[in-house]
Amino acid sequence: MGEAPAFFVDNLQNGFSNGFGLKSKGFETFTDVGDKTFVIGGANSDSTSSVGIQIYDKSTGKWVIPTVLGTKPKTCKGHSAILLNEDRIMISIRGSTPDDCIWFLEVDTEYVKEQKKDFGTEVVAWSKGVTGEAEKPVVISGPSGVGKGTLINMLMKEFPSMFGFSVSHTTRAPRGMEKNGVHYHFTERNVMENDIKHGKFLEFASVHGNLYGTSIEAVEAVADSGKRCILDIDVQGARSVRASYLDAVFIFICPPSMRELEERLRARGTETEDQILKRLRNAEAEIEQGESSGIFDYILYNHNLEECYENLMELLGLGGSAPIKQKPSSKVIDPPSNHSVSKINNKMVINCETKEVGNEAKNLIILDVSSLKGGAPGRTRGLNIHAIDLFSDGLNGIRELR
Ligand SMILES: Nc1nc2c(ncn2[C@@H]2O[C@H](COP(=O)(O)OP(=O)(O)O)[C@@H](O)[C@H]2O)c(=O)[nH]1
Ligand SMILES: Nc1ncnc2c1ncn2[C@@H]1O[C@H](COP(=O)(O)OP(=O)(O)O)[C@@H](O)[C@H]1O
Repeated sequence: MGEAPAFFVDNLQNGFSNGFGLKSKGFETFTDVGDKTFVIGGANSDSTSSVGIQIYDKSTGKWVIPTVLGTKPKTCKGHSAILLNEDRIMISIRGSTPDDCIWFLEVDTEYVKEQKKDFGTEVVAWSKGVTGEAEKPVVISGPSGVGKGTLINMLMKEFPSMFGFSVSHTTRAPRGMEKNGVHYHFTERNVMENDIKHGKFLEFASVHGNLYGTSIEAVEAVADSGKRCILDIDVQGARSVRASYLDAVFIFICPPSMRELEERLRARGTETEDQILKRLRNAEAEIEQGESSGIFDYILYNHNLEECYENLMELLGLGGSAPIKQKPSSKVIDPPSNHSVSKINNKMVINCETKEVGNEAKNLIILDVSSLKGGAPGRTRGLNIHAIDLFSDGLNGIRELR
């Protein structure tokens, strides 16, 4: 297969074909949105970091380096870019892995507009495109020792293909059996604070003297695996998630009494006396807020564990015979190095040509973007993808990818 051309140019307008003063390292695309030209790739990226972004403001004649938010695609061997709905640029990455090839750079969405106000700079935000939709995440809160972890473990054990746990970050030290990356991402405070500053967290809170937080990536990764995400977070965190973009179900677990709560905490034997007392002091305020704040959709009393678990399953639609969940296909597209993108109404057509001796095949990938959901700071979901194989003798067949 021949070498891909150095870069593709979309919407290139007068005066930009040369003399735009950009030091090129190749692989740039140029996309006009109003008075601005978004230059993606090349000059602003070094070979190890992510794809760079620069903006040329035609009204001032100046270049601007924007604040870039969201999880970015890795450096790639080239990409194609096309403007979508005047507020985001769809990027297809050449020679990428199947689940990593469609990305959106949001340049004027509501989220970006809000962030521009906060940062006082130009802002763009990356969002990875994925097929299918995610089920509503489940937020579980309750005082320390009430049984949240126990209930979540039971659920995950019984329905391993249905639920996935959002692995939080924390600055607290691991307990004996806890594994980094499984129970928590155990993190240094300064690292976590820096990531919070850069918008990587859905929520965070100081709980019992330590910093805890849910990264956007933690929740999205569970949804990507086709599972329903479960978050075990405190009441402050639940309040933040309520106020965020994430549409979730909120459940508060209540102990039968403070005395019983204390007994459970002591019997668990994972905290020092000081830590137990601190948790018990915090528990009173948490229970008060859990019962009255309006954050929670449901309150479950964990008196008898089996009964509480039954009730939890009922709430999650798993009462009686649980539905068999089919894992959605994670198949996405895999455009080859030399592809081009064009737009027809709500459909993006990715044209992938393969030229082999005696066989010239044309493969069109159609991306229906009419039902997109979500977006930065999380994933852009709801991509609908079809592939059409056209051979030299005409239409050969249509493959449904999902
Ligand atoms: N806001 C927030 N709270 C969290 C997060 N992860 C855990 N927590 C809460 O932090 C508190 C302490 O958790 P942990 O140290 O595991 O102790 P435990 O609740 O006694 O098992 C609990 O109320 C958790 O729900 C998070 O990502 N965000
Ligand atoms: N309904 C219950 N009755 C008695 N003990 C319970 C019950 N639910 C949980 N426990 C126990 O209480 C302790 C605290 O539960 P855990 O799940 O660690 O709480 P949390 O995650 O809310 O801090 C554990 O030892 C657990 O086995």
